[in-house]
Amino acid sequence: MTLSDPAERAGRADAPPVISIRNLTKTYASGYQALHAIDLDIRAGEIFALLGPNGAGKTTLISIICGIVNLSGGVVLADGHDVVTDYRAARSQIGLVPQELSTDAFETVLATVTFSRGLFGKPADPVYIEKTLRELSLWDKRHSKIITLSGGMKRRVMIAKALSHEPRILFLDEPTAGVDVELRRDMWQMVRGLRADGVTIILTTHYIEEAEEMADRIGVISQGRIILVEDKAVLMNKLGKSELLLHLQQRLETLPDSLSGWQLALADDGSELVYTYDAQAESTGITALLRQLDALGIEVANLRTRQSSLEDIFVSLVHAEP
Ligand SMILES: Nc1ncnc2c1ncn2[C@@H]1O[C@H](COP(=O)(O)OP(=O)(O)OP(=O)(O)O)[C@@H](O)[C@H]1O
Repeated sequence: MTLSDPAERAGRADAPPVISIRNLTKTYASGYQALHAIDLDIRAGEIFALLGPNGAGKTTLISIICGIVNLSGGVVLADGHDVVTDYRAARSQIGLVPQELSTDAFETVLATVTFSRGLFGKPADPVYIEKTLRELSLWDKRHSKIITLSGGMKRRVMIAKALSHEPRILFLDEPTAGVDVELRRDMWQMVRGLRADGVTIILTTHYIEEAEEMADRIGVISQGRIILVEDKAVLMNKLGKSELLLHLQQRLETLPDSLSGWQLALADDGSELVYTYDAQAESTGITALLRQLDALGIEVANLRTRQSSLEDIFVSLVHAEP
């Protein structure tokens, strides 16, 4: 593989954007402005997680890119095609797995997925459809009517439909809402497999764990504005705090004044000292702190460290919004 190979560059900063959004605004007929001047590039081959509280504008944004909702201002290109003026070409590159399961309950799995492909004007390709159904563990169910499938299987059918026309970009709107842990893990596995095939994946999720597990990059949307876009690893390094939790032999009523220079807080009714430090720093100060506590006669029964999760980071970001 050479460096100029698109697969090699997949998801990297120098990969060309597969979706490019400039100054996008949306005001609904009600007068409500759901999106404010959104600028966002999605890189080819990445898994991008869009996080945001209820009503932040995630579905509106996805629906505009997929051509389901009209934009009010700005430009959106999907694989270089303008989603308004070149709708068909743009849409042919996009697969959408919506939040709601909507499909013909009395059709068979195979017929539904084959029909979906036809809707995009693509010639029949039974080999591709079989491969897709096999990858989604649906091949054995291909002759089953959708109504007879479990919720998890129905969700897989929605994904197979979205992939039926071989899109380069797949949107998953809350892909694992309401599914059990096992299926969630299966779906994560499957999404990773799709990325390995070169599909760019954009998912919205309420499960921070899902973004933490899956995403290459994370975008946070709040009140119709993108407030942050960052590589997941960078985000967790930059904003993630490390804490040292010191369980004390004896409760402390208050912190001694001589400790005021440390980032310390008392917790658990005074029986725990929490020291927040920068894990990236050359010196965390832990040794010096322990020495000082010892000198003050404050005995530590045991200690453990804790790394703040993406969830902590997300909550603090969204709460910091006016
Ligand atoms: N057709 C509509 N007319 C008027 N307002 C709308 C319409 N659709 C959505 N909105 C409003 O736009 C805002 C963004 O909604 P959207 O569904 O995009 O949010 P979301 O981030 O996807 O939320 P959730 O996580 O709950 O799905 C909300 O305040 C919503 O009430």
